[in-house]
Amino acid sequence: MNIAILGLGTVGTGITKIIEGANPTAMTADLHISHIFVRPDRVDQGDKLVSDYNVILNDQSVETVVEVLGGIEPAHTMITQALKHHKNVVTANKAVVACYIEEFKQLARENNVQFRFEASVGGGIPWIVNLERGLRIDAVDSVHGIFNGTSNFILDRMTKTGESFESVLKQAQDLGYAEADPSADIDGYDIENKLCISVDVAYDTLVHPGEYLPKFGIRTVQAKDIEYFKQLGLVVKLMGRSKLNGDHFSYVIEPVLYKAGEFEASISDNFNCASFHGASVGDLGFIGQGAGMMPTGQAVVQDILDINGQVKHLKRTLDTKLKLENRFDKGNYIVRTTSTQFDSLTSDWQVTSDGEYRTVVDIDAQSMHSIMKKVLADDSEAFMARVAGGVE
Ligand SMILES: NC(=O)C1=CN([C@@H]2O[C@H](COP(=O)(O)OP(=O)(O)OC[C@H]3O[C@@H](n4cnc5c(N)ncnc54)[C@H](OP(=O)(O)O)[C@@H]3O)[C@@H](O)[C@H]2O)C=CC1
Ligand SMILES: N[C@@H](CC=O)C(=O)O
Repeated sequence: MNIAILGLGTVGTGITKIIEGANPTAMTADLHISHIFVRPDRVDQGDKLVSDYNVILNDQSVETVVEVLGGIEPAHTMITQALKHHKNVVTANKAVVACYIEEFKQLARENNVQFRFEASVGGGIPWIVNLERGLRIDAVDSVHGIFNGTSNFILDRMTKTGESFESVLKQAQDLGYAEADPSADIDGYDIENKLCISVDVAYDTLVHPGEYLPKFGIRTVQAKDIEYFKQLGLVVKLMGRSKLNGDHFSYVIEPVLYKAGEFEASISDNFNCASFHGASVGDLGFIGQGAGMMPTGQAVVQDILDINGQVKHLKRTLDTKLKLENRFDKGNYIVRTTSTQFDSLTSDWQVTSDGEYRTVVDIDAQSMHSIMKKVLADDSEAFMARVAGGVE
């Protein structure tokens, strides 16, 4: 199979290393990278490098286009053009998949080709493929997990070594884990894209990323917070979770505190864990490196091999109408803030204090997130984390 790769950064390089590496398997030996799309100033760095996309589109021998440029444009246009030119598309780009999954799937159907996006959620974890496998038998009514390698790396290092947020973020960037704009990793936007894609597949619906979806990241976490949680025997993780209940679904991205030694608390480095619940399988979870050149490159190549082996995606119509409802998702939240508004904003709930930390008891996620939006306007350093195991 002839393949064109769009983008030769971290993931693009991982894909070429696997396909062109010294140890091909019987299956990867069948794959051939014929073109790599790069910026014009790089074309003279290798004989496969091109900067004119028409060369790829008009080459009938190119069967599959792999998009690993990142971002929305030109990725969106280039993917649609490839599909319209009857080429399969594989992408690791969750930002563009979360926004345009419906259009891409539709174009793939119309042009009798495949659109695959395994690496867009969970990096190296075979998540989409196993979620779809589960869905062959079970209705899935929840998805949750650690869906961002950079934030997990940051929190894990801060917990284990006491290093500063800035120093560990820099390390995550140097290791190729972070997005081009790392605020996507630390503010929850990257998880938002991944949870949207997971929910789309799991509930056969369409949830678009946007400000209406509650997310609270780890931008404001400080070493003293990690230390305080440690004293309580807790470990903080940035989580995404969604639950389906009839025609409603919950959807929340926020830091969550787990007891040290608990499953989620033990997920280290750049690892992710992604889980779903199905009626007959029960809880099923997957762990692996959620970011990085080789794990992610591997997930992309798995998609290419599935196309080459004519393994099809599960059919999804994405047309189930669901309403977002976070009022039933209740728990206790620990908050650090100097906001003078905090007491009045939380007056409807029981609040306990411990030094500079307050715990808001049995509050729903929707109310807590809207309170924190107001608190942040007053105190931009405020941090909150939910204590795992609340009332739902
Ligand atoms: N890194 C990871 O661990 C993971 C990444 N992903 C996703 O994979 C995608 C790629 O990520 P990653 O490889 O890390 O990103 P990089 O920034 O390392 O690589 C992207 C490459 O594409 C090039 N590029 C971007 N826009 C253009 C353009 N218009 N024309 C030509 N070249 C362009 C960039 O060039 P330049 O540097 O000049 O801008 C860069 O070489 C992203 O969508 C990311 O979210 C998914 C899972 C894990
Ligand atoms: N920046 C992302 C890369 C993989 O999706 C992450 O850290 O998880």
